Amino acid sequence: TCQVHFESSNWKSLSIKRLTDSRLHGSTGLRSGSQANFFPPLEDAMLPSGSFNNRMALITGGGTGLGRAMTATLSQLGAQCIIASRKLDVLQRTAEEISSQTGNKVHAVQCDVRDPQAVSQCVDQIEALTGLPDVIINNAAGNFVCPSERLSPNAWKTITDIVLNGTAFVTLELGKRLIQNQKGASFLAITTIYAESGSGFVVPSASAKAGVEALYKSLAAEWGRYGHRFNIIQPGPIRTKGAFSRLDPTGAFEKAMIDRIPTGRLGTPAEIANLAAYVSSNYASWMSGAVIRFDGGEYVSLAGEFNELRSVTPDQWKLLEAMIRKTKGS
Ligand SMILES: CCCCCCCCCCC/C=C\C=C\C(=O)SCCNC(=O)CCNC(=O)[C@H](O)C(C)(C)COP(=O)(O)OP(=O)(O)OC[C@H]1O[C@@H](n2cnc3c(N)ncnc32)[C@H](O)[C@@H]1OP(=O)(O)O
Ligand SMILES: NC(=O)C1=CN([C@@H]2O[C@H](COP(=O)(O)OP(=O)(O)OC[C@H]3O[C@@H](n4cnc5c(N)ncnc54)[C@H](OP(=O)(O)O)[C@@H]3O)[C@@H](O)[C@H]2O)C=CC1
Repeated sequence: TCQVHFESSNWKSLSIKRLTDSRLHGSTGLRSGSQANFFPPLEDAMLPSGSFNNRMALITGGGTGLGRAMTATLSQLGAQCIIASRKLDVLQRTAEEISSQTGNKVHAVQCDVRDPQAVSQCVDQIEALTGLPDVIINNAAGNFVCPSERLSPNAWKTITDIVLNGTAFVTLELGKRLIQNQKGASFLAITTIYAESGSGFVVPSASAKAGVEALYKSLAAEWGRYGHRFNIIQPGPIRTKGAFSRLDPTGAFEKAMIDRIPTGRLGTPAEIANLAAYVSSNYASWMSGAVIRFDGGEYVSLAGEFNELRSVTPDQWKLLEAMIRKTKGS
C-alpha cells in the first residue's frame, strides 16, 4: 500500500508513493477505474419509439464515430436521416447499414463543409430528397495534436475552416431557408470540454470550438423568433477511430485519461446519441442556448486544484489531519 515518510513535519516532505490501477486504493477497496462498475453505460435508445416519426434529421459527419451513432439512434426512433461529409463511399456504407437495421431511409450526401458553395448545393439536394430538416446536428470536425509552434498557416486554416466556418456555413444556409419557409428546427453543435477552458496542443480546435459555442449561444438568442432552438453538447473522451488516432496515436495517454475521470471510464457513442436525440426531440422544446457537458466528470476533475488528494489514503489522512490540527497561528 502507500508509504508516507515523515522526514519532517513539512507538507513537502510527505512522499506519497502513488498507486497504480492494479493496486488497492488505501482501505476503500476500490481499484483505480473500478468505480466504473457504478456507472454502467446503457446502450438502448432512451426515448419512446416513434419519437422522430415524420421528422428529417441532417447529421454532418454522420458516416463515422459519434455522428454515426447519433444517426443510428435517430433512425431507430423514426427519423429520416441525411448524413453529409466528404467521403461518399463511407457515407453510403453507413446509410445502407443503418437503413437495413431500422427500416427507415438514410440518405448519403457528399459535402465538404469548408466550401460554402458545396454546402449550398448539399442543401439543394436535401430539399429535393426530404425537404428542409427539422433537426440539424453539426458534428463534422477535424483535429490533431500538435505543438502550436509546429502549426503551418494551412494547418490552422484547415481545422478552423472545418469546425467554425463549416458549422457556420451549414447553420446559416439552412437557417436562412428555414426562415424563408417559416419552418422551425432544432440545431445542435457538438463541441468539446476544452472549448470552455482552452487547451494546449489542440489550439486550432479549441479556438474554433469556442467560436462554435459563441455562434450557437448568439443564434439561440436571435432566432428563437423563427422557431429555432440552438444547443451545444461538450463530450468528454469517447473512443472513435477519428479522434483517438489523431489525439493519442500510440495509446500512451489513455490510462492517465481514464484515471482522471471520476466515473472511471470513457463515454460510449450510444450514450451521447441518446443525449443528442433528447436535445433534438420535442421533449426538449424548451431547451435553447444550453451547453451540456457530458464527460463523466473529467472537466471538474481537471479543474480543481486539490483533486490530486484523491490518492491520499485514510491512514495518510489521519497523519495529515494531526499535522494540520497541531498548527497554531499563522
Ligand atoms: C494528454 C493527452 C490525452 C490524449 C487523449 C486522447 C483521446 C482524447 C479524446 C477526447 C477528444 C476531444 C476532442 C476531440 C475533438 C475532435 O474534433 S476529434 C475528431 C477528429 N476527427 C478528424 O479529424 C477527422 C477528419 N480529419 C481529417 O480529415 C484530417 O485529419 C485533417 C488534417 C483535419 C484534414 O484533412 P485534409 O483536408 O486532407 O488536410 P491535409 O491536407 O492533410 O492537411 C492540411 C494541413 O494541415 C497539416 N497537418 C495535417 N496533419 C497534421 C499533423 N498531425 N500535425 C501538423 N500538421 C498537420 C498539413 O501538413 C497541411 O498543412 P500544410 O499544407 O502547411 O502542409
Ligand atoms: N470522440 C471524442 O472523444 C470526442 C469527439 N468530439 C467531437 O465529436 C464529433 C465527432 O467526432 P468523432 O466521431 O470522434 O470523430 P470522427 O473523425 O469519426 O468524425 C468526424 C467526422 O467529420 C467529418 N468531416 C471532417 N472534415 C469534414 C469536412 N471538411 N466536411 C464534411 N465533413 C467532414 C468526417 O467525415 P469525412 O472524412 O467523410 O469528411 C467524420 O465523419 C466532432 O465534432 C468532435 O470534435 C468532441 C469531444 C470528444
